[in-house]
Amino acid sequence: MTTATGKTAARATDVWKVYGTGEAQVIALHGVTAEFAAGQFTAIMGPSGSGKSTLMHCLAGLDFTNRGEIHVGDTNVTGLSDRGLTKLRRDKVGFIFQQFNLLPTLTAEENILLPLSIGKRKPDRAWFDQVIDTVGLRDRLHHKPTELSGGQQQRVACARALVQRPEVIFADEPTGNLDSRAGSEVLKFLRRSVDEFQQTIVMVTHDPVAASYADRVLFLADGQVVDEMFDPTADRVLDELKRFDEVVGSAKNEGIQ
Ligand SMILES: Nc1ncnc2c1ncn2[C@@H]1O[C@H](COP(=O)(O)OP(=O)(O)OP(=O)(O)O)[C@@H](O)[C@H]1O
Repeated sequence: MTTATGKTAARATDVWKVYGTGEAQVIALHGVTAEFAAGQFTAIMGPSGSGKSTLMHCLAGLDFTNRGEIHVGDTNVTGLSDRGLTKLRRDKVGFIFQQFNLLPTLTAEENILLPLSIGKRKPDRAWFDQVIDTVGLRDRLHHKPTELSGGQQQRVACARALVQRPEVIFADEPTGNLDSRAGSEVLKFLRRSVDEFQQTIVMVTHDPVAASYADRVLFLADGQVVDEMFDPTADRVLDELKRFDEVVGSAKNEGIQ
């Protein structure tokens, strides 16, 4: 995989994930193998129920796999104890969720510094300042989440993820709750953090425009990686998604006949 560093920030090797048993059993991931190069921005796309969130949760150590291996940097996530997983989530990965997930009683600054305080790590003030200026939050640092717009709250969540310099930032529909202007601000910030700070980002999205900010799009269908696209544009991503719909549609029709 081509990157400035040539390193892999995260990888899934033949990962299987099964939910439930018997008739209720769902195979959410069918032997997924995927690499996420360091310093690259990858979008994961695919139809609803194709396993995007499951893959991301397994990669981030938020969910267990049934088979296969996950690595984040040099760490084999699959072999970690609960304590090891907590440490991984605290020290090596950053999260951005659709619902922002900020603590309402804390100010923007306190929210941003929370992962560092939990890990008893001192903030690098110069880096903190750089992150704050990049997301444009300098005059909002002492506001509580309820005093901020959705876009500003999501920028706080982005800064919180970035300030700890994680190996990978996982973003689950980060623009899903934002209007297009606030969404594009967040996406531009994510793009800058890759271009200027060599951050690795893995983002699940349904939105072809959001995916066009990535370097690569990984397409999932029925729990499997079915395609990838480099240097995506929104139009090319949309065409690819339409093609999937046609393939899935005709497969279903054949099943009926
Ligand atoms: N906790 C769970 N228990 C049982 N089944 C689950 C659970 N989580 C996910 N699934 C099932 O696993 C499959 C993959 O779900 P997943 O949420 O990963 O898909 P997705 O591509 O992220 O979907 P969406 O785009 O709708 O968010 C789906 O069939 C889903 O119903």
